[in-house]
Amino acid sequence: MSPSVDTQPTNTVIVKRSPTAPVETDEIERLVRANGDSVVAEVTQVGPDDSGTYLGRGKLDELAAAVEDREAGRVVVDGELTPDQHHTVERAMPDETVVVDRYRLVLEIFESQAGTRRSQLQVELARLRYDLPRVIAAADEGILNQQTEKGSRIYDVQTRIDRLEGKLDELPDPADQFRKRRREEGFDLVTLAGYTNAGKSTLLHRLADEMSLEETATDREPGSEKDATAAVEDRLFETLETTTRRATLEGRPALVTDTVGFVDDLPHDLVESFSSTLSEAAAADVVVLVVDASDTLETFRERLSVSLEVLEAQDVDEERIVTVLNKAESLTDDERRRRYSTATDLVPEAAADPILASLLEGTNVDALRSAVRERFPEERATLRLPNTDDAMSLVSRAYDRTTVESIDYAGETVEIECRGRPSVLEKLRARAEAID
Ligand SMILES: Nc1nc2c(ncn2[C@@H]2O[C@H](COP(=O)(O)OP(=O)(O)OP(=O)(O)O)[C@@H](O)[C@H]2O)c(=O)[nH]1
Ligand SMILES: [Mg+2]
Repeated sequence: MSPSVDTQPTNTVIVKRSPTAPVETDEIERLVRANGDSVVAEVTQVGPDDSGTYLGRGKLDELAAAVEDREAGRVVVDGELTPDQHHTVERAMPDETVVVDRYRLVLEIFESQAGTRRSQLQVELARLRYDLPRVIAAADEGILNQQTEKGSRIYDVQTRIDRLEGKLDELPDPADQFRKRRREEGFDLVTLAGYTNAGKSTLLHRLADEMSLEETATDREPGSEKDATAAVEDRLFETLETTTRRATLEGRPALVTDTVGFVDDLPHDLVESFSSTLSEAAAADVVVLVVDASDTLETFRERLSVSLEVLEAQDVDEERIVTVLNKAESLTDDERRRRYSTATDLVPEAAADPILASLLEGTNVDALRSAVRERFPEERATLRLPNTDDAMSLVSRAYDRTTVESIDYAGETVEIECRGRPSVLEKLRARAEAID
């Protein structure tokens, strides 16, 4: 499972069919590049399905000619091919041409970027689950019964799936332990969610405290070649493992977790396999949903709705959602107004008002910080302590973990008014009582 950075990019021809014009190929191109390959030609088609050959005979010939002409090794179809269609398209291409569909491509990207044992097992599991129905569909019906017996391909795949599920159950989820510990220490947890390329990692860098890089056990090794290229290129899935950084939001110590981006038509099993990234959202105090506002209005609307549905499916409370409409600097005033009103219609009433921002330029990041900060669970407390050296460590703890509104040294006692996480205040109160 070595990353594709070691190998030469493969010349790839993109195929896309769409019922209506125009046929958009930007995203599939980015996916191909994210997989380390280069796009040398595009073959597009506007029109209804041709179920047998996917593209229709004439178009298949055109595709074969493009592959030949550009010396391409791969064909990537932006859609899902049935096993039969896959076979037909591949047979129509020059020898040795590999044909993959969108699902398979996404699986490959995940596979090449999975950095930890856990995520490697997760991707392998997703791939086997994806392959199993195809192996079954491709098997001759007459021998299907035998195929499910020991020693057959179907039996092997199924056995491997069972074994991987068992292994994954046994592996502890490092993110789980991390969360639990941080909560106990009094941090507010923020999760960044949204489509890939929306700007989540850019936001993470904006919010993170400098010099306080706290990373989860699942972080990618720093300084790897992948890291270097990811920084300069407009790549998808730059973030495959979740990454957590410390941030201070108007005085509150928080941990911000970046997550794997959503992609349209992600194989369902893959989403499930990576549900740890979504469960980050469910466990967070606030979820910041980052949406690329520079997409066409239609794509923007569609992606915002899908994202909100995903969060809802994860039982994220509406009040905990803050939506950022990113890349606003690249829009005209009119386009901005439209994105904003579309978003206002879509986001739940209880959620924060959408925030137009440019995370790249840093515009409106303060408004975003406030919106997040407002949603942290909070109570007020008054702590009274004896004015002794012993009590001073508690005072500094209050400064660390809460927003201190006032502190009054009145002779024998110190009185602190503060706001903070209910659990933090509870602990401080208990300690204050213990000093008395
Ligand atoms: N024009 C513009 N580009 C931006 C802005 N914010 C981020 N970008 C660019 O959008 C691209 C994707 O940003 P990332 O922060 O890597 O996106 P992501 O959501 O983390 O993507 P994945 O990790 O792939 O899920 C990068 O090229 C950023 O420089 C912005 O405000 N304006
Ligand atoms: Mg990212």
